[in-house]
Amino acid sequence: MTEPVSIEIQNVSKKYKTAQENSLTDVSLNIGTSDIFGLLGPNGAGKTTLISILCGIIPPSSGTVNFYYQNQFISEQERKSHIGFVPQEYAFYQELTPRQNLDYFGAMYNLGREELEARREDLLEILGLARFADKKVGSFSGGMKRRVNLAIGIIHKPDILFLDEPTVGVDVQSRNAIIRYLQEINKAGTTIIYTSHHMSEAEEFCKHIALIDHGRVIAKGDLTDLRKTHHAPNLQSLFIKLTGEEYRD
Ligand SMILES: Nc1ncnc2c1ncn2[C@@H]1O[C@H](COP(=O)(O)OP(=O)(O)OP(=O)(O)O)[C@@H](O)[C@H]1O
Repeated sequence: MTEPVSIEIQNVSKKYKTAQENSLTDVSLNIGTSDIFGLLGPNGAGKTTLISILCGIIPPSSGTVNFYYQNQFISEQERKSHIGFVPQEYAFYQELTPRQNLDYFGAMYNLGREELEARREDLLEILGLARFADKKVGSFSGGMKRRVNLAIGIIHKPDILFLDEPTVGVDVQSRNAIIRYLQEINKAGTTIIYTSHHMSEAEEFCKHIALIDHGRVIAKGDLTDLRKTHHAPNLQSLFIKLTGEEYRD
């Protein structure tokens, strides 16, 4: 291996107990340190299943996932402190305020009082939530809720951040704020793995991608190289070329 790898996914397959078929089949990927890696694919392709396995929420049926930090293998028990996860669903308490939510989730990561307060106030400011910090999240717009979801996922400054459609249903302003902030923390070293159905956003944001269809990786690598190889002017065109035009629902 020529470059330090932060996540090594080898021959991962997943069949849910109640399912007839595999949701993932023989997925192998290397995600490098400080990458922004896009897991892209049509509805039901297996993106959330893969992210859930990588975060340790569900086990694979077969195959292995190894994490390395500064070239050192990290055990499954140690992973939790390195990983941040921003799920598709809102993962906060609607009846609490952003401050209360961040205090609650920060405490779960065992952040000390002072560290937590400083981090909480930074995130509220950076993500444009300071003015609403003591209002119940349940009354917020979609964009504000997405930004609260993001703040909770990164309260403990993870080295590796998983985001499952972090900008779904938000306006241009919130989308810009979220993507800009993710780019900043990536520059500072955070490895980012994200899914999205927003092709122009993914094209601007990702360095590498894996295209998943019917649970299998059908293309992976540097986005510019993949476009050249498949004679695709943009990511949307590459996506349609490789996954076809028929509906998936
Ligand atoms: N808990 C579960 N039990 C059984 N089957 C499941 C479960 N979760 C997902 N699946 C199935 O696994 C396949 C992959 O689903 P998954 O949610 O990973 O896809 P996805 O690419 O994230 O889709 P979307 O873009 O719609 O979010 C689908 O066929 C789905 O129906």
